[in-house]
Amino acid sequence: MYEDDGLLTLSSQLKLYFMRFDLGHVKDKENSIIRVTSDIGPLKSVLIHRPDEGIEKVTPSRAVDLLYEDIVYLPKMIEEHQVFTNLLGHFIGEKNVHDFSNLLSDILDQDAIKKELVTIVCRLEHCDDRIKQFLINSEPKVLANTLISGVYHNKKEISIFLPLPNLIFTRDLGTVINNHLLIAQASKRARSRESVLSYFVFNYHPLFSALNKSNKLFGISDSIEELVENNNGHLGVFSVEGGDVMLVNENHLLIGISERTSEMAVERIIRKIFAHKIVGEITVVNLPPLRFCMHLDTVFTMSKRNQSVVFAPLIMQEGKMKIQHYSANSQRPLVAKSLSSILKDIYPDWQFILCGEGKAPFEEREQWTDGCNLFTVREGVAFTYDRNLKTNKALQEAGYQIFNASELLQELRSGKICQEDIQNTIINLPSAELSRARGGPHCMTMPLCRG
Ligand SMILES: NC(=[NH2+])NCCC[C@H](N)C(=O)O
Repeated sequence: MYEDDGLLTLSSQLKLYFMRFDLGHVKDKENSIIRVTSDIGPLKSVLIHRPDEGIEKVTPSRAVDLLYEDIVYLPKMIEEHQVFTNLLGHFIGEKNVHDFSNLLSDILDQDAIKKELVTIVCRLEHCDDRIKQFLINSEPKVLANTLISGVYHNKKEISIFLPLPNLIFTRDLGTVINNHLLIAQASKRARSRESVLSYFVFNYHPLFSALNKSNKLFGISDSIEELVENNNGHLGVFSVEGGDVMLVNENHLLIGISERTSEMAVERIIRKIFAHKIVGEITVVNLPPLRFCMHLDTVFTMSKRNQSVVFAPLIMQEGKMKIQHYSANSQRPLVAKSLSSILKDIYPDWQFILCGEGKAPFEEREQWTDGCNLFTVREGVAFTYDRNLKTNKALQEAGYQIFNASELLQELRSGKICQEDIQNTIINLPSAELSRARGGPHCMTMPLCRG
């Protein structure tokens, strides 16, 4: 039924260079297992990004363009994020919590990649040759920091680009769907450079080399040139962000058409997914193109195979959003009344926990501060924000014990609790500053492997 578009192809010249270089200190990461079969399977490795100094460059007048609601107190945000990553380290081992900036600096060790990446970023950001040369001559770590924070540090500090304050939301960079990786393409100018950087990391970092060798990386663009072309002048026409792509189980994918993910992109993605038999069932959810629900994961995430936390006005009510269900072996999509009815078809006992207990004004307030945005480390063990009191109460009523993240960290450190014994638990992260960036625990993580 669908033409085979072929998956993303590498520039053969670069691939050659890549093969010839010694991968040195990152050799151990080569051919790592990248495989995710659902949004709740036991986490084995994850991509995150610690808040960086670029976040301090967000000013009130620029905040909206940079997709922030407010300016943020960075030291506190770093502290909150650190509690999260420390706990992730306890669950899966520190070496399996990968920071994007380290992966970027690893690939910049290769001169050919560095040159190509800087050339493309300079084209995107309209930099002159002098700056381009200056960047090419800088050290990989310094360059990675500049490409992310926008600031070059040596003896003095020079601002070269706008910052990428949303890179902490690594979820949006891509989605591992079974043994394939869908590379995202951001819809907003503030995140375009993120798409270029992550394209390079996924294509050239040894961590992803097994996927690359077996041609299992794909995106809506078939080359970096097309991706840049889409970023320059066609923003949002062809775009997909990872927060809109969610694997319910090995065979069933949810995709949101939203403020960030376009209908044209989704059509292309469905074609590619079915052509390559990545999953057999895809449900497309048409979200209103509004800021409060910019991605599907702002109104729906899973905590167990048959349980989710939802923003009821969109997920539970019939006829609120257009829902189309595609099967690999049928010509036309079926139309469903609601997302909840589709989920009940999978598990009739699907349980919906309501954000803000489904009560005004809390459900609207807590949805805004990512009450629906849980990150599950294994079935029934998930991170939430501490500030969403009513949602936490609803989770408690559903049978969860609630833990304060910093206290749990201490108990794990002292050996009083062993992570393997943690079951049916919600871990409340400190969130005063993190939530101002308008993303929660789900947004701050891109799972690379779930068992
Ligand atoms: N998957 C998500 N919900 N990501 C949240 C991203 C928030 C970020 N400030 C943005 O607007 O892009």
